[in-house]
This record gives sequence, C-alpha cells and structure tokens, in this order.
Amino acid sequence: MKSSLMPLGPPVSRDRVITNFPKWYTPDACLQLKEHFHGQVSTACQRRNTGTVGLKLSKVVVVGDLYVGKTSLIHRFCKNVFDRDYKATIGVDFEIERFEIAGIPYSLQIWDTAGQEKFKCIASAYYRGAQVIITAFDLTDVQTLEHTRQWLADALRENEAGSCFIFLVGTKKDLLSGAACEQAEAEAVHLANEMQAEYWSVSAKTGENVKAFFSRVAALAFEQSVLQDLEKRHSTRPQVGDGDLIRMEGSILETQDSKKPPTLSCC
Ligand SMILES: Nc1nc2c(ncn2[C@@H]2O[C@H](COP(=O)(O)OP(=O)(O)OP(=O)(O)O)[C@@H](O)[C@H]2O)c(=O)[nH]1
Ligand SMILES: [Mg+2]
Repeated sequence: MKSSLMPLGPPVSRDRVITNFPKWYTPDACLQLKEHFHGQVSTACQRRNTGTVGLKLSKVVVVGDLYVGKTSLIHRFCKNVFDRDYKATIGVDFEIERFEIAGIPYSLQIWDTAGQEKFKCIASAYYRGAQVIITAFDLTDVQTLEHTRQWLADALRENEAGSCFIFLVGTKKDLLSGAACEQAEAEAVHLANEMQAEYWSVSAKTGENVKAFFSRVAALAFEQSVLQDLEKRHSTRPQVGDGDLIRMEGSILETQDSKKPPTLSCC
C-alpha cells in the first residue's frame, strides 16, 4: 500500500516500514491467517483517517523465566546486538520502537521484565495496560515452557480478559536442530493453542525470525488499534470527556485550539 501523501511523522528506518501484512510463523498456532490488512484499516490508512493511533504508544510486555533470553531478544531487535554474557534484568526496562505501518506512524513500547523471583513484584506492577503479552521460554529447557502458563496468568490478571494479543516465543533456536527442535516446537505449538497464543521460534544470537516476529506483533497491534479507533469514532452517540478530546460522530475536535467551540447536542 503506497501513498503519495506527505509522511505523517519523522521518517523511520527502512526495516521498520511495513507495507504488507507480515505472515505468521506456523499456521498451526497463529492469531490470524489472513495475509492482508482489514479492508476498513486499508481504507482508513489511505485516507489518513486513523485518528489518534499514530500518536499513541502501544504497550508490549515480555515475561518468562530468568535466563530464557527476554533481554537478548529485545536488544537484538531494537539495537541489533547480542551479548553472550548474562546480566539479569533488575525489575523492568523498556525500549520504544517506531514503525511506519501502511503509511501511518506507529510506536511500540516494549517492556522487558525480570524473570528472577525476587524482582517479580516490581515487574508485575508494569503488566497493566498491555496490548500484547509475549511469554518467552528457552527451547532447550522444557521447564521454562511449563512455567509460561503461570507467567501468562500473572500478566492477564492485570489486564482485561480478551483485550491482549498473546504470543508464545521459543528462544535460542540456534542451539537446537533436527528432531530435537521439531519435538520442542510441537510441544510449544500445543501449549500455544491452549493459551490462544501465536507461536514463534527465534534466535537472538543469529537474529533468525526476530525482525519478522516483531513486525507481526506491530502489525496485529496496529490493526487492532485502528479498528478500535474507528469503532469509537463511528459510534452514533456523541461522547464528551474522553481526555482532552471531544468525540462527535466520526470526527475528533481538539478542545484547546479550536477557534470555534463545538456545539454539542444534549443527550
Ligand atoms: N545461544 C543463544 N544464547 C542466548 C540467546 N538468547 C539469549 N542467550 C543467552 O542466554 C543468557 C540469558 O539471556 P538474557 O537475555 O539475559 O535472559 P533474560 O530472560 O533477560 O533473563 P532475566 O533478565 O534474568 O529475566 C545470556 O547469556 C544470553 O547470551 C540465543 O538466541 N541463543
Ligand atoms: Mg533480562
């Protein structure tokens, strides 16, 4: 989807530009099978009618046992580095990654949480408001896969049921091959279906699937944000008092800079 209109925000690097809907890792455990943006989303993007979506940060929370490679995965994607030495995350950390999706600027705020038990209470304070939950485990350590159930339950407790996209990610793919890899993936796919999650295998060391994975996360979150924004704006009843914006049928009027105050009918 290419637009001849002026860009809406500062340019992003070429590998953060998403024009086609990124594909799943395996059709056996994926959140949706379609390969195109939703029709309404494509139209809204072409018309630059995506409301406040380009101004928001969508929250992504990464959880999982200590040492599974959460920080390494995020650093490979955001900084394109890999560190062989282990430095435990203390509490939480985050990175902001800017994309341009179907011509619209879009940002993810990726929260990296500590897997160590002693930091869990600090980290869990940051689970709230997640649009995406990534539960990570080490493909070479089956126990860490079993623990993802509990990590997910903890993260979901702080969020509205059904409001988050869930991903199950097997890390350190470079350490496994052949039948061992197939076996680990089969178990993970089974659990992903139970969790209603999308499954990915990645390697922060080699970078395999890392960019494709985060592009998929960004595209799914973006599409959901645009659809939610359209739905809100097209709701028939005018609503007053959503932050500093007044919403009226299909339009957003900013309260501070409007020359003429909007006329609202009383409900
Ligand atoms: N071979 C290989 N090693 C990896 C990979 N990802 C991470 N590691 C190593 O695994 C160890 C733990 O990685 P971290 O990213 O620090 O793990 P973490 O999940 O953030 O750990 P906590 O912050 O304690 O929760 C480090 O020594 C990494 O170098 C990978 O894809 N392949
Ligand atoms: Mg870490």
